[in-house]
Amino acid sequence: MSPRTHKSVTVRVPAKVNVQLAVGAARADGFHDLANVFLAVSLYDEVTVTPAETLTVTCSGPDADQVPLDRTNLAARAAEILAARNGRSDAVHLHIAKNIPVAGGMAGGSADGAGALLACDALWGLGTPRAQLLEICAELGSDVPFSLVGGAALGTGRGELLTPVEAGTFHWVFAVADGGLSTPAVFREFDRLAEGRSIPVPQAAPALLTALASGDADALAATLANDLQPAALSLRPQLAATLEAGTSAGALATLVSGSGPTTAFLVRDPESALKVAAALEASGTCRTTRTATSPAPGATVLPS
Ligand SMILES: C[C@](O)(CO)[C@H](O)COP(=O)(O)OP(=O)(O)OC[C@H]1O[C@@H](n2ccc(N)nc2=O)[C@H](O)[C@@H]1O
Ligand SMILES: Nc1ncnc2c1ncn2[C@@H]1O[C@H](COP(=O)(O)OP(=O)(O)OP(=O)(O)O)[C@@H](O)[C@H]1O
Repeated sequence: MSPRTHKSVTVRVPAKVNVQLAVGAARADGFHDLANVFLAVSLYDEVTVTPAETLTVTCSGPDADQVPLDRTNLAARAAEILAARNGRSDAVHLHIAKNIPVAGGMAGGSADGAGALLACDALWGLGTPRAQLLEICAELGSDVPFSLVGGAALGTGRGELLTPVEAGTFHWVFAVADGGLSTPAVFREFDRLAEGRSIPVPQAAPALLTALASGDADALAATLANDLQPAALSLRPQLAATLEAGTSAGALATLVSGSGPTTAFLVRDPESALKVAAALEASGTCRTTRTATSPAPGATVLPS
């Protein structure tokens, strides 16, 4: 065996919460223009790539059985696109250590796509310029560029055009629901609920950006907004009880994370996070909880 077959690269990639998700009218291409204020949180998947005879995907973690292991997996697609762009026929084994809820509105699949891209780039020693990596990310999905960059950013267009924004430290609890929600279905429900109404051009709220930069949790709590929340609640009415349980437990603000069904609870400090998480678990309105802080770094190659 050549030494090359022993080489592997692991990349760690964060989940996201959208502190503002302003959604415009449906575009001709089926997407919606957004003003999407992304915040990376300290919940991570790890993607490990190893040279292999054929492209294979494995996954570990509590929700591993819900993750597709074929070529539709965003990590597999990322590896294939990067190889094709560089005229390479290398195959890899991709292992995903999954900690981000699946189909939960926290960009778990996107994280794995960005992670696999960066890992393959490092494994193959390509040194692909950042702008090209971001272009491939946008081809993989609207959330994937943010998974690569992490931190805090405003996403415009369909969410793929990123401008970094300032963010202080915030503490979060996430309530993981039973089962996922399909992102296209939530956008369709948004369209249905918006029928007959004029939809404003989506814009980032200056007060939210100021609150985010200040690290003032009360100010951020007053400005959190997700236009997809009514659609997610319409498809999954039980989420209202989860949000209510978080409010009763003392969360400063509650919101559906992206397209849901994960719900996000902004809390003052790590102690409140533990208290709110315990109350949510005791309420029986969610499957499990996670605590996290923001902002978190984007996709990062781990030392081997
Ligand atoms: C809800 C969010 O997670 C918020 O960050 C994203 O907007 C969704 O991003 P994503 O999962 O990467 O979505 P994509 O894979 O790009 O698109 C999946 C589907 O979601 C819908 N979609 C997505 C993004 C967008 N700006 N408008 C849309 O209408 C479209 O039906 C699209 O076919
Ligand atoms: N690596 C992956 N991990 C999880 N799901 C994946 C992956 N690759 C493809 N998928 C598919 O994508 C679907 C959405 O899963 P994902 O976890 O990305 O949802 P999400 O967090 O709601 O996404 P987003 O917040 O970006 O809208 C899954 O149901 C699954 O079929």
